[in-house]
Amino acid sequence: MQACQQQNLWKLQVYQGLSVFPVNTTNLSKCTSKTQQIMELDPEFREVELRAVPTARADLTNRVLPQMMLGQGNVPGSLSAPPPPLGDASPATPAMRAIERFAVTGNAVITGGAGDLGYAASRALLEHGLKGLMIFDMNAKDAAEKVKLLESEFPGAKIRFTRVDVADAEAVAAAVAETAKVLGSIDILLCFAGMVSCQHAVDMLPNEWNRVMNVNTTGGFLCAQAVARQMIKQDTGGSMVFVASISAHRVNYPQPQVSYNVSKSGVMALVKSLAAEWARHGIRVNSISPGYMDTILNEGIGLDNARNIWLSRNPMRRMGQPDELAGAVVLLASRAGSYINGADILVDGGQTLF
Ligand SMILES: NC(=O)c1ccc[n+]([C@@H]2O[C@H](COP(=O)([O-])OP(=O)(O)OC[C@H]3O[C@@H](n4cnc5c(N)ncnc54)[C@H](O)[C@@H]3O)[C@@H](O)[C@H]2O)c1
Ligand SMILES: OC[C@@H](O)C(O)[C@H](O)CO
Repeated sequence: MQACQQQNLWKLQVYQGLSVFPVNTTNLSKCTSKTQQIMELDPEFREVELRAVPTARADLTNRVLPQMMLGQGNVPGSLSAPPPPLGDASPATPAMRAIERFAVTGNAVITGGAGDLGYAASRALLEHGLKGLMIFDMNAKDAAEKVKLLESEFPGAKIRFTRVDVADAEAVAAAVAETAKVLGSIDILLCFAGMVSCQHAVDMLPNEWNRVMNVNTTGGFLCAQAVARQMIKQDTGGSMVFVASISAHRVNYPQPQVSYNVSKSGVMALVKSLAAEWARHGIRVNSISPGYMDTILNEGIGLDNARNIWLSRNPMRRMGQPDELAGAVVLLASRAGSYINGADILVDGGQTLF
């Protein structure tokens, strides 16, 4: 770390053969934390950016802002993996083009794949050609059952499960590395793992608030970061789909659920930020916002009153079925979505119209 030996120096650094952006090395104490930050990164990761970590308010004015890099629009397939858009010179018949447009290629990680919506999305990707699937979930029992069902329906695909808490950064990194080894590559990430919390805001305890944020928002980020590093290493690009919610768009009624609403709004902001940063790697990042779906999250007689209120405000007067998210998932994971980046698709039967 040459930079640590000089004061107030901006220069391009090379760390173990990796290209590193210019860094402000204002003083030695800051260099220590920078060094640690670098050492913790995956040594195979190709680009690392050193950030000045201000230790005092006055240091804020010594920063140089890191700058985002955008894609190269002239590169075929830029912003569009996987796979690249159908060119003019492809396939023979209209029927083949229709199939190719929505074909899903490669392998996927689906977090929360043991759950109702994650399972329906897993099936949809496999129906459209997915070769390998790794489910990340905490619920080993349900996951084992779902893997068995999927294996019997899709005997040609490699389908596996890893028990992992998406809020645990180390576990996520290890699970992603293992997945890349087992499946050979990771081309698609669906982040469905999530939890609800219906609570009056005045009663919310800090640890309950933190758990919802950690699972729904931070967990999604940790999975996306680990998978993006893998996709960048592969140099294949990829598609990431997060599950946000109607709760990211407006406040639900009648149930109070402030932590959930904030966590899902965070997911939408996360998606836009990652879509902007990672397009240059051919990674598209989008979200789907389901309305009230017929899953375990909305079951039970204690929810009868709420369900009636939800239905009274829904133009279609019904809940969504888990498979009704499939179209949006396949669209975003296939070449049909090759120019969709940083978007959110509402799938709510019109719930948010009123
Ligand atoms: N059901 C709805 O009406 C609805 C509406 C909008 C958004 N969503 C969102 O869709 C996603 C899936 O919901 P669902 O209805 O299928 O619920 P679900 O409970 O059936 O599925 C959630 C899955 O996530 C897993 N999970 C929870 N915490 C985890 C963790 N820390 N690490 C790994 N896995 C974890 C659970 O074990 C479960 O299998 C959630 O993010 C939810 O917030 C659901
Ligand atoms: O149980 C309530 C939740 O399902 C939530 O309101 C729903 O996920 C809509 O975002």
